Amino acid sequence: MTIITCQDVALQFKGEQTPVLDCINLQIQKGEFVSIIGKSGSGKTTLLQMMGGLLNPTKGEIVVLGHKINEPLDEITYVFQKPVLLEWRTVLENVLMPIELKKRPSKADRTKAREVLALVGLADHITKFPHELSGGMMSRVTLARAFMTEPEILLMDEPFSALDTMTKEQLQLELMKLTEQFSSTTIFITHDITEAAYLSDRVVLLGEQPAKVVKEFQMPFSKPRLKQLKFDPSFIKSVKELYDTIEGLGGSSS
Ligand SMILES: Nc1ncnc2c1ncn2[C@@H]1O[C@H](COP(=O)(O)OP(=O)(O)OP(=O)(O)O)[C@@H](O)[C@H]1O
Repeated sequence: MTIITCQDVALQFKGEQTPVLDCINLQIQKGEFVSIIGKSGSGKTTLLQMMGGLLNPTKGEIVVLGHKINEPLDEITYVFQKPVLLEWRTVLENVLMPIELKKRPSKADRTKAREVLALVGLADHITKFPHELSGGMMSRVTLARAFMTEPEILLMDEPFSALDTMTKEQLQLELMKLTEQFSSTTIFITHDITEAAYLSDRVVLLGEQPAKVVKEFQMPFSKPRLKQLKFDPSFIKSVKELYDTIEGLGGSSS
């Protein structure tokens, strides 16, 4: 079942001579994990913002869950590069925020928050405040908060780019576990080609400005995926194919 459709989508910012994105056609299926890669400035964030209803296309249309999108929907949750946490609230209270925006959290909501925090390895840290957390722990809180509302669609803009390799690998595993558990459809922006190949069912490559979808790569590895997959020759071959295609465009993805 198609959840997001981009139909001949273009975006030109006011006052600019050329569009950032032009003629983007893309269909995303329910439960799919899709990464978007492309050179810096190719328009990845712009595309994500349009899918989230934060920006309107100047041409074409984006249909999300059967409706032409022109404003944010409750079914969509954003995760940004920088963890945005409220300093005066504990880990548990930060995770309860999306519920509190709608209603007074029930006992069941608190239990669920504890469960989601346990899934990201923070069971012993729920009473800490953000200033008592490492960068990786803050990212874990952000992940837990994103899944509190069991998002139908998760839009993630380079959520792990500031983390060290070990922490990033752990969070990738946790994210895969959470997206499977909650059957979320995920669109993930990254500059890390290996990360894109590892997490995704499909990797979408944007080209030069005005950017189009240059190529789509299916990642034919069964899930759940183990860390060891990254050393598998067939996985390494897929990553190399991605690198070679980006090189062929005349630049790296970052
Ligand atoms: N509000 C805006 N007004 C004018 N131009 C903008 C605006 N926002 C973004 N741009 C331009 O649009 C282009 C695409 O930006 P965008 O942030 O979508 O790229 P990106 O691929 O996500 O980049 P990066 O990988 O560096 O994060 C860039 O050239 C940027 O300067």
